[in-house]
Amino acid sequence: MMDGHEVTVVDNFFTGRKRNVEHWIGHENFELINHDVVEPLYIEVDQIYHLASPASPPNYMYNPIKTLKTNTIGTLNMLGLAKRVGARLLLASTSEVYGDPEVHPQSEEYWGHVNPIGPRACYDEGKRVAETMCYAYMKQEGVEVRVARIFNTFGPRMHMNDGRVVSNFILQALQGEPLTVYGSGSQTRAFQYVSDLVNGLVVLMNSNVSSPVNLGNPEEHTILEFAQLIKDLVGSGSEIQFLSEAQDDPQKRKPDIKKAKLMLGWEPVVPLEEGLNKAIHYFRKELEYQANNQYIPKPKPARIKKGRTRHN
Ligand SMILES: O=c1ccn([C@@H]2O[C@H](COP(=O)(O)OP(=O)(O)O[C@H]3OC[C@@H](O)[C@H](O)[C@H]3O)[C@@H](O)[C@H]2O)c(=O)[nH]1
Repeated sequence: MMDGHEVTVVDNFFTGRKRNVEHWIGHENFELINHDVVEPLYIEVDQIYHLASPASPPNYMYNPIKTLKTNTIGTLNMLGLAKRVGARLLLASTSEVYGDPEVHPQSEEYWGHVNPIGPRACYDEGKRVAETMCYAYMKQEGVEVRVARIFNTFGPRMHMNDGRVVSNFILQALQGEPLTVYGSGSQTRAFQYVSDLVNGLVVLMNSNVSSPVNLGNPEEHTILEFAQLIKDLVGSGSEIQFLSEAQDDPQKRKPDIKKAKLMLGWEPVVPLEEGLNKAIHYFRKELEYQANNQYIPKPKPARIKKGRTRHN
């Protein structure tokens, strides 16, 4: 919008919130439509960032059929829109297409190791078929597509109930609650800050790279190291609590970003601790906001009956 583009945001608000974009409402280049991509959409656009789908495991597992519909029917609708208006479509795919990987780090050539009937399948397989649909539309109909395989990402404006590890650990640390580690905590992840991802998406959209590209920060940590790091940054005395392991939880994950560096000139620039400090600041404010907005009925002081109070 600051570059002069007109932006239409389409959201069904299943995991999104109006509050995340309310500062743009009223801007002449901004429009917000309450719509679900599972239904067809008829608008005129040049570029489509197809970001729809819950991304947090508890959210996408909450209603697996809806997650599948969003990633299949929703993707078909967006590709149909792209075809009709001659727009370019960028699909937000995921590192989860690599499943519980047997190759480390994961490069775009790896085909993945996904359980097609496990609890994560609605998302993993949904995104895999969404990629397949993009390339079918490209080959058969000449639609221009871009596919970003997004690795773990965090930052301000995540929902407090998101359920992914970064928001969980920060909120637990801030409130002195135990940090809940699923399994032994020896599984690894690599976390990128949201502004790096957004830059990567825009660069990819405007590039000539139509094959999938990993976007992520390759700095890898175990989940236990990560819990300790967040505790230290918050200055929290919370304990670490070990809970049972999540089914089919990928044991290792780290992006190989050679392709993004070479073909897009992109790499993450926000160091992990700097990004985490920004997220901690945001969640601290969210907790204050929530505390100030709680509706706690205040009982009115009981009136003391002193006979007639009405004065004539
Ligand atoms: O409270 C928690 C939450 C999560 N975890 C663990 O932390 C790791 C990361 O879990 P998250 O839920 O944040 O995210 P995952 O890596 O499992 O999935 C993510 O992958 C990449 C994206 O496509 C998606 O955002 C999401 O599906 C997992 O090993 C998980 O078991 C905890 O130990 N405690």
